[in-house]
Amino acid sequence: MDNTVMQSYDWWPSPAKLNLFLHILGRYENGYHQLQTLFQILDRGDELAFELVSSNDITLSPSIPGVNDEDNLIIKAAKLLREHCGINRGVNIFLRKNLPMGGGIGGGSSNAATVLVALNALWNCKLDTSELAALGLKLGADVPIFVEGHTSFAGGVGEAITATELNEQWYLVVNPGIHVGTADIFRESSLPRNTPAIEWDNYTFDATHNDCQTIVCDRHPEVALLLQWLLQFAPSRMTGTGACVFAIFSDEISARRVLDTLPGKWTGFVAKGVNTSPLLQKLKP
Ligand SMILES: C[C@@](CO)(OP(=O)(O)O)[C@H](O)COP(=O)(O)OP(=O)(O)OC[C@H]1O[C@@H](n2ccc(N)nc2=O)[C@H](O)[C@@H]1O
Ligand SMILES: Nc1ncnc2c1ncn2[C@@H]1O[C@H](COP(=O)(O)OP(=O)(O)O)[C@@H](O)[C@H]1O
Repeated sequence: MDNTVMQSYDWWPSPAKLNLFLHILGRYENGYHQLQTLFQILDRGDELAFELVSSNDITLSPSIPGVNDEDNLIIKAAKLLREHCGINRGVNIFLRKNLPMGGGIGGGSSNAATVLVALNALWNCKLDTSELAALGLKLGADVPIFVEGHTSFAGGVGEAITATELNEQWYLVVNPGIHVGTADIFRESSLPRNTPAIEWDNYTFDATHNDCQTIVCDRHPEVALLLQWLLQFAPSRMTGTGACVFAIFSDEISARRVLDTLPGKWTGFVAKGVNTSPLLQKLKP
């Protein structure tokens, strides 16, 4: 794709998230896990653009290497919305993929949410946020939070959302270069599944943890090394089911200073934690 053509598109943000903590309370009969987590939305992410076409085709360019288009959450979300709303049109979708995949920062889920929110507007579907979130849940447990677009506590499988306001903090997010499959971690028999429920009002970072972290560190010593390295500088924790690890700073300069000394084998980025998603900001007139 010609760069000048790409630049002329109206790009929609698809932000990343962090799980500031992740507690596993139990397991439902369908095998899904009952969670408590705090989704922190970040100001950094992927971007998507949409070109409406009169044919019925839904295309994505560029495709994501290693992900078949029919399995791509972007295409799946567009098809789901089109079917749900009885739309007889197609769309060419363009992607700027900036986020590492399978790192626990929600890139795929966020992409799906951005497609639902953007095409709801562009196809004039007129679904409200809760209808869109319910559609999103069919694509993944993390999609509703990105549709709702607020930093939130979540219970259930991740869909029972309570928006919250956190103090603005800066995060250094580091990718150890390892892909951790969410389903693989949840299949582990030694995964702790009995953390007691907490009241959202009682949340502090220090009093919480990530129940997946020990297993991922045991399986992937590189994640343990990364965590140990970051802990020299700031409170740090793995996000989601891994493998990215984040460190928390009160200001951007301190976060960037540590990023500058990051060993070359790892890649990272600095992002601001935001209470309202950049996707929601775009929808505002
Ligand atoms: C646990 C989290 C925390 O953010 O992990 P990350 O994927 O971000 O690392 C997410 O909620 C994941 O959400 P998402 O990645 O959308 O998961 P899904 O596609 O719905 O599920 C992938 C697989 O994970 C397992 N799964 C997922 C969510 C959940 N509450 N219990 C589960 O047991 C199921 O085996 C499911 O087949
Ligand atoms: N648009 C997409 N972006 C990223 N991953 C996708 C997408 N569509 C499908 N996937 C699949 O979902 C998996 C998890 O991706 P991602 O959402 O980035 O990670 P996580 O759930 O760990 O935060 C990927 O490894 C990939 O196989």
